[in-house]
Amino acid sequence: TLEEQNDNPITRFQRYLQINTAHPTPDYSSAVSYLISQANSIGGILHKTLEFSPGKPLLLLTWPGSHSSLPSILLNSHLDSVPAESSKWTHPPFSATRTSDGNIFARGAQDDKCIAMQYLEAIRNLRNNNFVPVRSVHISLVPDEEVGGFAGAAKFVESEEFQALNVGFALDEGQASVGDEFRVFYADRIPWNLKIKAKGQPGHGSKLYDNSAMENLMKSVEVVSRFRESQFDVVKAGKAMNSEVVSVNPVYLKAGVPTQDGFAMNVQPSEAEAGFDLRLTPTTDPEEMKRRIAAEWAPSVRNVSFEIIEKGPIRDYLGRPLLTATNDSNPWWLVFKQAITSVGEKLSKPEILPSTTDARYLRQKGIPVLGFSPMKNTPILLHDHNEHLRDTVYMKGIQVYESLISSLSSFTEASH
Ligand SMILES: CSCC[C@H](NC=O)C(=O)O
Ligand SMILES: [Zn+2]
Ligand SMILES: [Zn+2]
Repeated sequence: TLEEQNDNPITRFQRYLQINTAHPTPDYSSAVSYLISQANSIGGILHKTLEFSPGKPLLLLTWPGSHSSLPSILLNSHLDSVPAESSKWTHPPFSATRTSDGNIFARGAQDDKCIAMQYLEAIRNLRNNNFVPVRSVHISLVPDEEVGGFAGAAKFVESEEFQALNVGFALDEGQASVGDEFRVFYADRIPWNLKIKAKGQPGHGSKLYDNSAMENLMKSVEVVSRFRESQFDVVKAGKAMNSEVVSVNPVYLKAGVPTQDGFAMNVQPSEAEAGFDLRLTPTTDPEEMKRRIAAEWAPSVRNVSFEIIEKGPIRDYLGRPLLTATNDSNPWWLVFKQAITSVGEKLSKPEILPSTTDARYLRQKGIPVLGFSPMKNTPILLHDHNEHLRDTVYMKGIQVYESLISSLSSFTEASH
């Protein structure tokens, strides 16, 4: 029918993708309204909008379970996206164009609007089959993940509303897999912003002398680069995955004495600065890392100083690294795995996520969380130009979540 042509899982996904929630001006209110309308069209879903920071809504959807006193299942997805450089895309990033081969192009197609809509479509299908969950199933749609989650998930996990959910297990986003197996993530790397600032002797651009700010900074950059290479060599030798080493990448350089049309070319400046994106593994000793930075990367004897901005928690409330067990000790892991294999799918070896998600705030509270986005045979395009997802992959993902949501919500062996 005409209605089915205009309103089906793919068009509903496309409509969500067409809402521009990219930074720096994400349209959160349209996204929240749309998701509430979707929840209403499913029926039996409660909704509540929380606002921990003005203009940054967090939508909480609840499918009540028959035994709602049992710990619940939380499905998380962020509302926001990173910016897109329109002119470099083959299809406009908020058009959600579907090509003849079935690829849907949009910022957020993989990261991570797919999972939000797949959660909802899976619940829609389960409800149509008269499935009733034992545990309550909550979906949190959070703002500002892409900028650190400080106005969203970080505040949410500290709230009374969150406490009241009594979450026993959660799913959050993962990454696409280029092969035939799904990937699953049991931890995130830990993001630090590192700024190295050098001071030094200013002087004439023609003069060779020691202890200029630029020389001091460049020595630091060389030391950091050597560390970077040592870590990358381990990866290149096949001894570790990218996410199992410490990464450090320069992201800005700031120096020079400004003039009207650029920089003075014959003045050696007295200050220079470099910024680095540093990612620790979940088990890196942060104190040792700080000692290394102080002693080797930015020693004060060379007139350099440094600043570390730690972006979020490193340990849980008991002081343990933020890891979710993927072995028999975690009954949720066994249920998760079984739900995947029961729909004929395979999982690759659990991994650490190379980047960082809001899952860390949940793990900080001691909640087991797996990062999972059911996209296989799919290029990894998060934050890239021409981000897209194939319609058939998206549809398969709905089926995978039906299996996951029904298994997880009816699992009652765990005492907690
Ligand atoms: C400072 S937390 C930043 C979180 C962000 N998340 C997705 O890309 C990331 O850079 O990994
Ligand atoms: Zn994401
Ligand atoms: Zn992202």
